[in-house]
Amino acid sequence: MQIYKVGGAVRDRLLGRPVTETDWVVVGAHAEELLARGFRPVGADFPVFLHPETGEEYALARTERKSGRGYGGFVFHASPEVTLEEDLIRRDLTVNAMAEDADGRIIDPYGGQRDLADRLLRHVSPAFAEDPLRVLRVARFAARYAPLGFRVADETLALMRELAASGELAALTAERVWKETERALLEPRPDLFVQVLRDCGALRALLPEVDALFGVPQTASHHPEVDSGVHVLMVLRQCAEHAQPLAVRWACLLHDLGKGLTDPRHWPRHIAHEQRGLPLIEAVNARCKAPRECAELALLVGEYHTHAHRALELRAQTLAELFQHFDLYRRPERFEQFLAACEMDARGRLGFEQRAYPQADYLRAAAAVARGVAVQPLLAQGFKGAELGEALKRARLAALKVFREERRAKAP
Ligand SMILES: Nc1ccn([C@@H]2O[C@H](COP(=O)(O)OP(=O)(O)OP(=O)(O)O)[C@@H](O)[C@H]2O)c(=O)n1
Ligand SMILES: [Mg+2]
Repeated sequence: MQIYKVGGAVRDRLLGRPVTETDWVVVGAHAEELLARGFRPVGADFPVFLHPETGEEYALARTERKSGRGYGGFVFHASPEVTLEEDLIRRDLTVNAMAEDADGRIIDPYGGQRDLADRLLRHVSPAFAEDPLRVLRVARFAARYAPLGFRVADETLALMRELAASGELAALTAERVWKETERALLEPRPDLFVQVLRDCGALRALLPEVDALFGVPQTASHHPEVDSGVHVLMVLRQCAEHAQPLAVRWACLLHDLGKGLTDPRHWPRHIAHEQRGLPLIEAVNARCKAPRECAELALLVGEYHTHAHRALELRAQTLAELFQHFDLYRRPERFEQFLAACEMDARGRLGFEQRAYPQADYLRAAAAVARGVAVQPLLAQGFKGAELGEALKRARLAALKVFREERRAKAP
């Protein structure tokens, strides 16, 4: 049997990027031979094995035919007769369809090195269509490699458009879609993930609520970029610039969904879009099976981002309620993530990227004041149970009133 390094490890080494995981392909072997050498199968009908020591993936060279819709609808044909070239041609992109032998020699039958040099994400063959998840993979690779100058080849985008139009994307499982989305959002250009999906019509199938934001105008004084969809892309870009974690990026992607529901007669204003968006955010969270941390933050940012922007005008009572609603006293880190998302929202506007966001520091200071109210004196006064809770609320409100008066006195 012959064993070759394949896929991302070859691509990233040629690009001079760090290689985090290595995939291997095994040519000229039966499954039994790998099992005899101690390899562990990853699944019953899947010709992929884990190395007994490294745990890396070794796949038998295979051709793949589609038998039905969706994942699990695959039939694999793996046999010792399948050649390396036959295996490589059914892979997604030319830059992913190169192999490297034990001597470091590159086997590149489909022009992967040329496309690396040309900075092109190009499909290898019509077999690309065997797995619709590849539409998301290409968008994710665009989000990752755009800073190196990569773009999606026109003919690949056309094929992606056909796949999206065929309705095949609907058959993808939520888990596979989430995995790609999560990774893509954490790449250096998460905005391009959304942009590429939109360019090929996949955004309408996967996230119609986000797709609906494009073409919806906002007030130019607050949003010089005008278009609500463009604004979301700019906010995602800010998230990457500021190295925000996944939950913040997810919340930013969904924060303005309500704007897609505004009656066009009311454009460019979007009164109460925060509330209108909540059922949509809820629906996207559920459909995508977003993890709880992401789902919760998206709802909070959706409902309260305008509160944050208006922080300096909020009454003490409103601040107290906001903190209560955020469960600030037990979850201070979630409030920090909320502030981060709101700051990205404020900066993700044309020409506002460098603008300060004093609202965040103001709310941080107010939160510190509310959190600083001590329970001890109230206990000493004999408060217990529900009464203690009420007394604590009153004490926090009083402290926030003082904070607010002091800030207003100092304001220019
Ligand atoms: N839907 C898929 C998934 C994977 N592959 C092939 O399997 C390889 C390994 O897959 P994976 O590890 O998922 O992707 P990588 O290209 O290694 O990229 P990453 O850096 O994201 O791991 C890919 O390079 C590609 O050749 C494919 O053709 N189609
Ligand atoms: Mg890989």
